[in-house]
Amino acid sequence: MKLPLACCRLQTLGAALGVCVTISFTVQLLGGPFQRRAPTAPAGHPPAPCQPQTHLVFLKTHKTGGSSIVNLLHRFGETRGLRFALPHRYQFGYPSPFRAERVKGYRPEGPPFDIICHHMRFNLTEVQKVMPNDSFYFSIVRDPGTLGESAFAYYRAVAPAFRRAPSLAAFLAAPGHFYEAGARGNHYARNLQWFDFGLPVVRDGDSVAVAAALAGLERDFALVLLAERFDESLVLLREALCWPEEAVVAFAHNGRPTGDGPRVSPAQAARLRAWNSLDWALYVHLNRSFWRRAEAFGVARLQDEVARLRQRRADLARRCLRGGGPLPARAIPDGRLRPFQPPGRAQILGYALRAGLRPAEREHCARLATPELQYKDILDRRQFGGGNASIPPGG
Ligand SMILES: Nc1ncnc2c1ncn2[C@@H]1O[C@H](COP(=O)(O)OS(=O)(=O)O)[C@@H](OP(=O)(O)O)[C@H]1O
Repeated sequence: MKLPLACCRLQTLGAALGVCVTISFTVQLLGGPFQRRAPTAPAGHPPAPCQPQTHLVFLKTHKTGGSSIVNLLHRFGETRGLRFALPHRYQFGYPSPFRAERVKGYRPEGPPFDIICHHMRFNLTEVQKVMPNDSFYFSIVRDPGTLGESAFAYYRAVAPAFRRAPSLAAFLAAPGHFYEAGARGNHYARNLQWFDFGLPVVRDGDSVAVAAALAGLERDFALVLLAERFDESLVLLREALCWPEEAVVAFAHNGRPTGDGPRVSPAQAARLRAWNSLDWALYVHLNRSFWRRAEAFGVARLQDEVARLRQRRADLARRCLRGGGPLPARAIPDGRLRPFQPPGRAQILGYALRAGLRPAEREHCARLATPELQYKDILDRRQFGGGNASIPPGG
C-alpha cells in the first residue's frame, strides 16, 4: 500500500535509496531494535554461519494474515518435534491479557516451551514465564483501512458496535453512534492491533504517549511483518530465523471470496484509518521499520527470493490442491480441512486435496491445507494424547 513515507514501497526504493541508506546506516550505528542476529561479515569473508532459531513467540494479531504464518510454524514445529505452548481450548483467555497459567501443561518449574503462536492479548512478563529467554519475538500488522472491513465482516456477531450498524457504510458514517468503549466484544471494532499488542490506553492526540508505546513495542519485537507485503515478510522472517527457504512456504489461510473490486472505497479506507487512529500510527511506524529492514536485506535479493517463494507455492498448489486454489467450505468434504465459519455471512475459504496423491505427499499436502483450529488439536493430541476439540472464536 502507498504511504506518504519516503521508503515504504519497493517501486519507490530506487529514488528513496539514498535517504534509506542513511537512515538504516544510522539505525545500525545506534544499535536499533531490528539489528540482525548474525553479525555482518567483514569484506572478503564468508558470512558467519547461523543456527536455525527454534524458540519463537509469534503474536498472532487478528485479521492480519496470521493464520497463514501459524500454519508454517505448526509444520516447522511438528516436523522437528518442538513443544508448543497451547491454550486449553481455542485461545489464551483473550481478550484478557495473557497469563502463563492459560498455557496447557505450564508449571513454574517445568521445562519451557519452544513455540507460542495462538491469539492472545500480549503481556510480556507473563509470556517470559513460559518461553525461553532467547526467544525470537515477532508479529504481523495490516493497514487499518482494510483490516477494519475484514473485522467488520468476521466479528459482526460478537462486536456490538458492528452488530448494531446496518452496514459498513452506515457504521463509518457515524461510528461513535454505534460504539460504546469498554463494551464486551467492542475491542474488535476499534484499534484492534493496538489492543492485541497490549499497548496502554492513550488519550486522543497524545503523540508523546503514542511514541513511547511504539518504542516499547519495538524493544519487545525483533520483527514485525506487513500483511500487504506478505511474501517479502516471509523472506525477511526466514533470514532472521536462519531457516531454509522451503520452511516459509505456506498457502494463504482464512481468505474470503474475491469480489469484482476492492472491498472498501478510498474514502472508506480513509475513514477506517481515522477511526482506528492508534492502529494507523502503529502501522505507519512499523511500515517504516519494515522497509528499512528490507533495504538492508537488499532489494534485488529480496525480489529474487520472493520469486522463488512464489514459484514453490505455485508448484505445491498444483501438486496438492483440488482446483489449484482456495474453495468455499461447502466444497471441502473432509471436515479436517474445512475452515471454521464465523456466525453471519462472512465466508471463509479453505482447501481440498487432489485425488490420487501418494501417502507421503498426501500427508505433506494435508498439513499445508489444515486450518489453524484442527492443526492445534493435532498438536495438542501429540503433546498430551486424547481428544481436545477447539471452541470457535468469540465462543
Ligand atoms: N498470505 C496472505 N497474504 C495476504 N493476506 C492474507 C494472507 N493470508 C491471509 N490473508 C488475509 O488475512 C485475513 C485473515 O487474517 P487472520 O488469519 O489473521 O484471521 S484471524 O484473526 O485468525 O481470524 C484475511 O483477510 P480478508 O480476506 O480481508 O478477511 C485473509 O485474506
